[in-house]
Amino acid sequence: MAQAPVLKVENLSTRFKTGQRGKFVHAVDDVSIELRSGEIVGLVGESGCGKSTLGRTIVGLEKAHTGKVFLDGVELNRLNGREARERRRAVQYVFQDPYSSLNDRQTIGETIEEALLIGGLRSREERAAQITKLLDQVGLASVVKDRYSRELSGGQRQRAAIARSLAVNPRVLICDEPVSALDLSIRAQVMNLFLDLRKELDVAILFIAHDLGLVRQASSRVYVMYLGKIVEHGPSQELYDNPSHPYSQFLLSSVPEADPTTERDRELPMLAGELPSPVDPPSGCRFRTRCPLVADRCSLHLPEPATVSPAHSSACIRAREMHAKRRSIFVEHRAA
Ligand SMILES: Nc1ncnc2c1ncn2[C@@H]1O[C@H](COP(=O)(O)OP(=O)(O)OP(=O)(O)O)[C@@H](O)[C@H]1O
Repeated sequence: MAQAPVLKVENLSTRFKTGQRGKFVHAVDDVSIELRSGEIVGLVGESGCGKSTLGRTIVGLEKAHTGKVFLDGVELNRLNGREARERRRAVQYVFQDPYSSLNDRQTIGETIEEALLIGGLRSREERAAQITKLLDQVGLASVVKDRYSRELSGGQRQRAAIARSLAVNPRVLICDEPVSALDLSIRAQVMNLFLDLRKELDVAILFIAHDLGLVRQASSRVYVMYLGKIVEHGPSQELYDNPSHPYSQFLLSSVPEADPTTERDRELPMLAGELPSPVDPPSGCRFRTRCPLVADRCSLHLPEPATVSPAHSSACIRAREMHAKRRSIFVEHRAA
């Protein structure tokens, strides 16, 4: 039997007020995703598509307009007060900029200790031992506990922020571009840390990134987001080898080939135009205003993700038609 998801997000929408009455920024629109223990799942899409808002809504930093978030089958939005705080603590957010989660007036040790106290660890000795263990777990020497975050390198700061998140025994980590601000040489190390943590702690990780390249090696599955919607979802390898949605194809076209001998249509067209406003998103398929395959019916139908192959779904009706012919949709398009 398939493992039950530790985190289940059902038809979640988050919107923000604009200056105009009755107008909203539809940042996340009817999104459903699932994460299982011990898996890293990528969430990719260009800037402004709603990735952070989705992550922030899952942890309760933004209020959902509609939809449900379940942790181990318990609906978080229904809980109040202490129970809600305790449950929500099991879902931790790792920010791109670790300054956001590290208080510069506290040493790293004090910051982690505070989290341990919130988690209910009363004994001072146990807290001290746990701080050393957590620092070790993220690859930091125990002397770091007496340092302030400004005294650490970017990579060390991110490791310290991760140690703080781990202090409350999370079941899920929402990692929002956690390595984007780091030097290239440090990125791989921190990515490896996430891989180790996933295995050691059996934690589920939602890995938010601009591009598919970063999540390629680490994640087992990927969700592709465009203008508030999930447009394609599937196992990483399958999605890389056989992206169905034209937007995923575009994103993939900017990813360097891991294996240069792999054949892929490299002459993909540039993406035309700018990301439309999430205040008045296009009707039907949201990508249609920039899509090289657009047809009249794309403005009429709001495509539901449909199966491309087991566990792989795409919300593009045109790509699905062409996919049936097992040819690259862009090759088809150019030939037309
Ligand atoms: N507090 C807010 N008030 C109004 N609009 C907001 C707010 N937060 C985000 N938005 C808007 O919601 C949309 C989605 O933003 P979000 O930050 O979630 O995108 P993103 O994909 O995470 O982008 P990035 O990769 O640049 O972080 C954007 O149009 C953004 O301007």
